[in-house]
Amino acid sequence: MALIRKKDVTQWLQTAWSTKQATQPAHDDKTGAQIYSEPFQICLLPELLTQGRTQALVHEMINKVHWSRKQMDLYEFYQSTDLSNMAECHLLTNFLQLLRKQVRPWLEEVTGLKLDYVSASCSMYTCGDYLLVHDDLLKDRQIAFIYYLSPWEGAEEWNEEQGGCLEIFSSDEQCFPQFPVQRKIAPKNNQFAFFKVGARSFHQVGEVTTFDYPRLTINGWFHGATNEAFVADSSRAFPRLSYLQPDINNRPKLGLLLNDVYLKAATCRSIQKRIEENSEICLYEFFKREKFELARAQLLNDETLSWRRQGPANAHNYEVLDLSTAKGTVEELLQLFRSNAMFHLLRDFTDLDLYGVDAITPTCSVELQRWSHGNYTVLGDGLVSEDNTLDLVYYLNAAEGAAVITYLSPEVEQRSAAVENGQNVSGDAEQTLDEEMEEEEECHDDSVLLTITPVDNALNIVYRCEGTTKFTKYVSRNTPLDKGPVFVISCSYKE
Ligand SMILES: O=C(O)CCC(=O)C(=O)O
Ligand SMILES: [Fe+2]
Repeated sequence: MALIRKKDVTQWLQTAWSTKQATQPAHDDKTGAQIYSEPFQICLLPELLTQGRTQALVHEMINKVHWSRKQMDLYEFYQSTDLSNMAECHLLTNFLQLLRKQVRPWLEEVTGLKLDYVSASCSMYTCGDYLLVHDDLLKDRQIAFIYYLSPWEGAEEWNEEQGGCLEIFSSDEQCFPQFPVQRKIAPKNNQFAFFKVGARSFHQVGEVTTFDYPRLTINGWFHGATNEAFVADSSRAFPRLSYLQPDINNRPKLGLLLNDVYLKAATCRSIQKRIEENSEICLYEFFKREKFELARAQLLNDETLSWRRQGPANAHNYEVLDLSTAKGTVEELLQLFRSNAMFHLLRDFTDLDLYGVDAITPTCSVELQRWSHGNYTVLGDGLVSEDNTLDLVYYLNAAEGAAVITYLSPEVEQRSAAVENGQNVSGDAEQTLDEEMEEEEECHDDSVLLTITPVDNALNIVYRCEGTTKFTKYVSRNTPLDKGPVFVISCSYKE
């Protein structure tokens, strides 16, 4: 606590915080305190507690804190309850008192903001864990803070190979975060970081890539008046897919591309029945094997194909093919998905008005995606279907656990509902659940409608109702991609 008690440091920070300098960080030589001003203001204070106190705190975190696994589109890590709810953890309770009694008034002085109360919890990220791009904007959050704990010898400050940096994004005119990451702040023992929450405070926790240590923090927010940016934020929307009419000029011969079995009338009837009952089906070996192999080889080897990263960073991170550079078998397959023949076939598979006299304005969107480590999509308006849609998902060079798609039902508050996803698979844990937890489990089971497992040359067909949402899970570095990236042809059709 020595640092924030020093009057001259406080004054220096106050001045540095209120004067927005150019890109150079302001740095106090005596204390090592720093303020970055770009892309948004962040302050780093080294040595918050007196030497040697962090070990005991970490000991308490590891031995006494009850951790729950948080797992959703946006994150995967362990979190504790709020520090105000930890009577048995004396050091953490003391830490909360320090935040309330000393840090809060001090931050008011430094930032000039009125801060009423603090909420804080402990977080633990183990190898493969992450927290994707977000802005922290919620109601009355004014200042976000993170206190880093890493008291292990030789690991007091993490290096690039260990991952787990706090990564900072800049944003465009419409306040959408942009790739690439602008600044990385590595975990450093006993360092306290804070920033003002606003419409541009985009940040993430990069995937932890070391098995040696967990990334431990005490983090949370100082709350005050309702954040003005939060009010404005509600009108901000994600970009949406663009839909096109079927391409009538292009007449692919289905018989040359598709596995013959899918063209038989009897097969079409069973597919239709199955989709009617289950809203989904997976058609294995959809294209002729040689077509699939040709397309896969081309996707892996053809350097004239042009890929671009699809942002904004708070919505998705994967590459899409510039369709104008497609040729050969890849082009053939892509053209097929937009062709009248495909609309016709899908009508036969589903009985939807995608073809024929009752089809007034059938449309589709087609995208060829390339998935590698670190790629993801998150839930958001852009992925909520406004109308009923028929989705097709076709994998090439599939790998277990990469580009897995989850569909969620519309009714429940999505993020909190599926937070416990994947929890309590072991029977032991199940038995110790209290009733309240069981209710949460049920809620989660209800909200996950379907998970698509990647299989080579399989065409997944999903009929989704209005309001249904989906995301493609973050591909962690623990997912083996020895055979190269995974390719996904993702299409949506509307009547
Ligand atoms: O741990 C960090 O560095 C940031 C955590 C964070 O952004 C959050 O919990 O909202
Ligand atoms: Fe955050």
